[in-house]
Amino acid sequence: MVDSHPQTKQVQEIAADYNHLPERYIRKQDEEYGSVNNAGVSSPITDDIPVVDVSLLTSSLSELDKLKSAVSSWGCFQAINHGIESSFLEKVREISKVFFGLSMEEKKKYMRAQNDLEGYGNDMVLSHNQTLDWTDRLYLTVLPKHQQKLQLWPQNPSHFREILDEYSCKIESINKLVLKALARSLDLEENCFLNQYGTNSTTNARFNYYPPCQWPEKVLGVKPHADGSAITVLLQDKEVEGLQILKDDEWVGVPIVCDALTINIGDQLEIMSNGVFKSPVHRVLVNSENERMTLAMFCMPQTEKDIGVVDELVTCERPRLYKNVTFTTDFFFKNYQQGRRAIDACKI
Ligand SMILES: O=C(O)CCC(=O)C(=O)O
Ligand SMILES: [Fe+2]
Repeated sequence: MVDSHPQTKQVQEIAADYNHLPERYIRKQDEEYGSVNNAGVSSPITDDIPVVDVSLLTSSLSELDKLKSAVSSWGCFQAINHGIESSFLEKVREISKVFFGLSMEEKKKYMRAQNDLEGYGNDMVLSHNQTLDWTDRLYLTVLPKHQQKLQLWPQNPSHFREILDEYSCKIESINKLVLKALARSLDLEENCFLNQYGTNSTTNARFNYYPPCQWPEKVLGVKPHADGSAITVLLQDKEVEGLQILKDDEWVGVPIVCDALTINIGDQLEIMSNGVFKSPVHRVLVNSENERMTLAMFCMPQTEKDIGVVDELVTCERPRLYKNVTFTTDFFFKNYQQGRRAIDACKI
């Protein structure tokens, strides 16, 4: 991965002191998806995204069915009763808020290296004409523990590491529970997806910070993309909306559901499920008044080994749609920064 055009300023700095919007952040029409009528700064927030009670997935067939239909049509659902206390979610939001609220000098101690994704910083620049996302991030590998780069983990607030470690364990349990339920929902052996994770599965945390922008219609918090994970567990901002999902060629806003985690399928599970589960294209809008903070946890198989379609899901009516592939972060981001979907490169 080559970051030959590093950005010297963080979006937070640009947002705090600007008279004009730097060209690099202005959206380009050819990078848009969906119908053009719907390309604006807001979209209807839908109540249709299914709300799934995770605590019922082992006992209720109708809840399991709801999960299956949610991820087969929307590629996402709002998970409630997931086992993480509301007070703990609050602590997770708090460490993010404190970190992004630190002085720039303090935050830059955790700056990512020019050619590395991990650490604090803004969009990785891979080409001259790449449109930049209106967001600063703190991106950290949280699992497996021996791959943590602790020098990039903030020491302020002092309990940042402890909270993030605890949150990662809880997310890991939700990941296992959901992947088992998804397998059962297709009448498959419950470990068939998890087995592909291998012994060294990875979870990455991405703290997203979207400063307000005076020209919200001209920029995107995150360009349209699908995630490279197996599943992504998103802790949304408590008050500020912005996430949209592309459904039937229209952008629809994802609502904030109190204490829910928004879970979406990523490309790797779309591949493993032979396209039965959908990895949805999504994007983030920003607004002129409020900052927005979210935390995405990307749960995925180890990257040293191929993943592929579960054999039982290949039938005469549904031939194998994807090649086996080693889905590395490099592979994913190269496609992303060129406005392409990584999964398209995996199609047979
Ligand atoms: O901040 C959000 O609402 C979504 C972020 C996202 O899609 C991502 O980090 O991949
Ligand atoms: Fe995403």
